[in-house]
Amino acid sequence: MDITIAPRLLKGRITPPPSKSQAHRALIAAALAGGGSRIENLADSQDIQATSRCLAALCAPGSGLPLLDCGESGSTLRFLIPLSLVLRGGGRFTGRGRLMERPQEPYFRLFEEKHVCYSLEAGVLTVRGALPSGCYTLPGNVSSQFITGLLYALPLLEGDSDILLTTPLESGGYVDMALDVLERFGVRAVPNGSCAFHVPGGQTYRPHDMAIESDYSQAAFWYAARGLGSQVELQGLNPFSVQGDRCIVEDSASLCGPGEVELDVSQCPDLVPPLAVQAALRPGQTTRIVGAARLRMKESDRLSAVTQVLNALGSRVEEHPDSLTILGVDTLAGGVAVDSHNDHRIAMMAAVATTRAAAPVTIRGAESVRKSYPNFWEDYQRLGGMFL
Ligand SMILES: O=C(O)C1=C[C@@H](OP(=O)(O)O)[C@@H](O)[C@H](O)C1
Ligand SMILES: C=C(OP(=O)(O)O)C(=O)O
Repeated sequence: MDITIAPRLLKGRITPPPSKSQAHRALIAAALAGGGSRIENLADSQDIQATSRCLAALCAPGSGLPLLDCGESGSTLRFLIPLSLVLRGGGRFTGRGRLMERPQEPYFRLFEEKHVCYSLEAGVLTVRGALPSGCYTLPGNVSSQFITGLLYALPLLEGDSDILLTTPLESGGYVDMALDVLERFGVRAVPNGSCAFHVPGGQTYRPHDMAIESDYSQAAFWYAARGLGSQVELQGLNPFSVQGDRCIVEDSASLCGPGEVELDVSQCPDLVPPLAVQAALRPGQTTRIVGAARLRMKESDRLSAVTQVLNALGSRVEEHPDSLTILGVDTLAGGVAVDSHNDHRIAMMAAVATTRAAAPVTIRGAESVRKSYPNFWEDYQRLGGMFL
C-alpha cells in the first residue's frame, strides 16, 4: 500500500497504543498460568496476533511438535523456542520477511552444549529435546530476547539454573520488563550484578490480572514530531514505567541543544528511527547515534534504511558499521517516494519527516505499521495529517 502525504505540522492529543513488549510477556505468562488471568488493553497488532496464535498451538492438546508461525515477530520466536522444549519437547517455527534470517546463534550454541537437536531448513527451525536445568552462558549483546526466553522457561524446570552473560547486556530494559512481568505472575529470577541471573527451579506461574501500559517506543514518533514543531500532546503514558524506551523523553530533549550531541542507543535500539528524524532537522547540529550495530538485524537493516530514506528526503546522514552521523539541515525537500523496507518503524519515521518536507512524500509499503501500531495512519490523520 502506498500513501502520499501532504507536508504539514500535526496538532492534537494522542494516546499511544499498548506496549507490544509488555503484551507479549503478559500473554505468555497468562498462558503458563493456565487460565484465570485477565489481560486488558491489548493491541491487535500482527506481532501480538503471532504470539496469541503460537501460544494456542503450543498449549493445544496433542502429541508431536507443534507448528508455530511467528509472522515477523522476533520476540515471539525467541521467547517461545525454549518454552516449546519445556512444554512440548520442541517445536517447528516458521516466519515471514527477514525473521528466519535474524540471529539465533546464541540458542544454537547452547543447544549443542545441552544436547538439544535443532535444524534450520527451508525457513523452518525445528528444535527437539529436553531443556536441562543448569548453567546457560551466552552473549548479552546479540539480542536481549534470548535472555527473556530463558527467564520464562527455566523456572519451570525441576532444578535451579543460572544465566551468565559473556558480554555486557544491551537492550537491558527489556529484561527488566520480563522480570517485572514474571514477578507479577509469581515467578522469581534474581539478578546477580548486571551479567548474571539465578533462576530457582520448580516454580509455577500464578494467574494475574493486568492492563497493558501505553508504549513509549511508539510514543517516540510523536515525541519526534513534537521536537520538529508539531503540537502533539501525549496522554496515558506511565511516567514510572519499567519500559526502557521511556528514555525518549530525555533523549528527545537532548537533541534540542546546539553543537555536537552523541546518543548511545545500545539500551534502546527501537528509538533510532524517531531520534534520527529529529536530529536530521537540527540545523548546525551534528548528532552521532552510536552503539547501534544490532539495528542491522531487525525487520530491515535499519541503519541502512534510515540513511536511505532520510537522505532521499533531503537529509545529510552518514552510515557507519555501528553508528550514524547526522548533520542537521533546516528543511527537507520531499517530493519523492520512499520505501518502508517492510519495516514499521521506517514507515512511521518517514511520516514524521514529511511534517517538515517542502513537497508531498509517498510512502511505499505503508501497511508495515500493522506489525506494531495498526492504527498509526488513523492517528496521523486525527492529528491533522492529510493524505493525497
Ligand atoms: O524484548 C523485547 O520486547 C524487544 C527487545 C528488543 O530487541 P533486542 O533485544 O534484540 O535489541 C527490541 O528491539 C524489540 O523491538 C523488542
Ligand atoms: C525489532 C522489533 O521487534 P521484534 O524483534 O519482536 O521483531 C521491533 O518492534 O522493532
